[in-house]
Amino acid sequence: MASAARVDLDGNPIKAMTICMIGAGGFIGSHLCEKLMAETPHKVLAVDVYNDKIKHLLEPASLPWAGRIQFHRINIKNDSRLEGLIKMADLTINLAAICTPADYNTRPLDTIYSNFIDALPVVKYCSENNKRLIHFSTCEVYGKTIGSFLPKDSPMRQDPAYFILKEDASPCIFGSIEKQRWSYACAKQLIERLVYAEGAENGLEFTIVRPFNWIGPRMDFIPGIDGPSEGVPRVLACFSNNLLRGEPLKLVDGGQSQRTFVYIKDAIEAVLLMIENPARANGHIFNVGNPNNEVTVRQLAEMMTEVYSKVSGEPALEVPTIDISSKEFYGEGYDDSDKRIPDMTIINTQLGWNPKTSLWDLLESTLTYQHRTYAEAIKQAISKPVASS
Ligand SMILES: NC(=O)c1ccc[n+]([C@@H]2O[C@H](COP(=O)([O-])OP(=O)(O)OC[C@H]3O[C@@H](n4cnc5c(N)ncnc54)[C@H](O)[C@@H]3O)[C@@H](O)[C@H]2O)c1
Ligand SMILES: O=c1ccn([C@@H]2O[C@H](COP(=O)(O)OP(=O)(O)O[C@H]3OC[C@@H](O)[C@H](O)[C@H]3O)[C@@H](O)[C@H]2O)c(=O)[nH]1
Repeated sequence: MASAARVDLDGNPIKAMTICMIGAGGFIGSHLCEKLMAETPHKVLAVDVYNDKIKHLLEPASLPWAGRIQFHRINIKNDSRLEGLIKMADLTINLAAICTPADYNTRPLDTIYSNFIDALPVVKYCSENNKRLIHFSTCEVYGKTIGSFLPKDSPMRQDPAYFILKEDASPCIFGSIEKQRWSYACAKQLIERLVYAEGAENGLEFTIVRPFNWIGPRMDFIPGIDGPSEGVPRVLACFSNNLLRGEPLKLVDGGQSQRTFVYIKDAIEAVLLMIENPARANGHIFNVGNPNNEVTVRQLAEMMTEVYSKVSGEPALEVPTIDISSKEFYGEGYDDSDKRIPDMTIINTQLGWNPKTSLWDLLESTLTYQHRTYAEAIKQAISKPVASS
């Protein structure tokens, strides 16, 4: 519960604030709302087009935080109420975005509009009304590593200087324009540059967050259960869906790409530190990830198979994975980040934050949640007789 004696990293008392959270009904937003309700006295004006993932925080009215969270069903593309909410708040957090890779090359216009054009008024209202902004960008702004352009057998590939991603030093390296996968990264990069320029020229107080594959409960959807049957969510939900249905996990282009995964609950701690320590967070871009949790996608699939078997009590499949080409899985124009290891110096120095949870542990709690939430519904969906034509 909220305690009166909460202090920031410099020992100053933290004043209760009002936060306008755009995209509050999504994966990250739902965890952030939960944390703010359970552990702080802050108020949240939760803006989204959906609220299924935060319903448990909105009802019933007897919840201990009732009155501190208000849901506003608003599409920020076209709703004049947005500026009023930003004006009412001390801080705006913008999470709204199309952020599933399957959309980047197949719906590039929607992706660019969502990540750049729709975010413009948010930046403008914050700047004009002297309101602080925490904007969610992505680790995808780094694109590919410098090392990926070196010959395969070059010893320099082992040198961290060629692959560690550093906020104030690494370049942003994307593929050609036909590789529409980069529509998202490019739109996010441009909105970062705009936010940064508003800070430099007009004094906007901002923080930019670059999440490195945050995963956990409530991420995306399970196709055919709480999302479209043909939909393609991010890898955690794709692999969860395969495991729940007892089918092999699909490895795009052999599953050679590498990722670092961080537990959503660790990452939310970092965001709370940014919210409550403006003097340390303003003007900074922060990588938020777990450099110790690096795996290839193939290793992730193998680990998830093992963990799922443990938490569900079901035997692992004899052939747990199959290879699929990116063209077949995502369509024309897909490309990939080869490797993503965050440099942690800036977040460490400014906020003293470090991730705690190992990949095994975070998969264990997440797959326990997936099994409890979906296994029965999947069983019913599979056993339903197909309608005769
Ligand atoms: N989860 C990650 O690992 C990760 C990694 C990198 C970047 N990010 C960034 O973090 C942010 C949040 O990601 P997430 O994983 O919670 O995604 P999410 O899709 O679960 O959440 C985004 C939310 O924004 C809402 N939204 C989108 N467009 C809107 C609009 N026009 N008006 C109102 N609401 C709208 C959606 O309904 C959704 O609830 C995004 O900006 C994303 O690019 C996330
Ligand atoms: O079923 C699948 C799904 C995905 N994959 C692969 O798994 C890797 C990770 O895929 P994800 O769906 O998590 O997406 P990515 O890590 O590429 O990008 C994500 O990270 C940064 C965020 O901004 C976005 O949420 C998203 O762009 C990719 O190499 C992808 O090709 C599979 O091999 N099989």
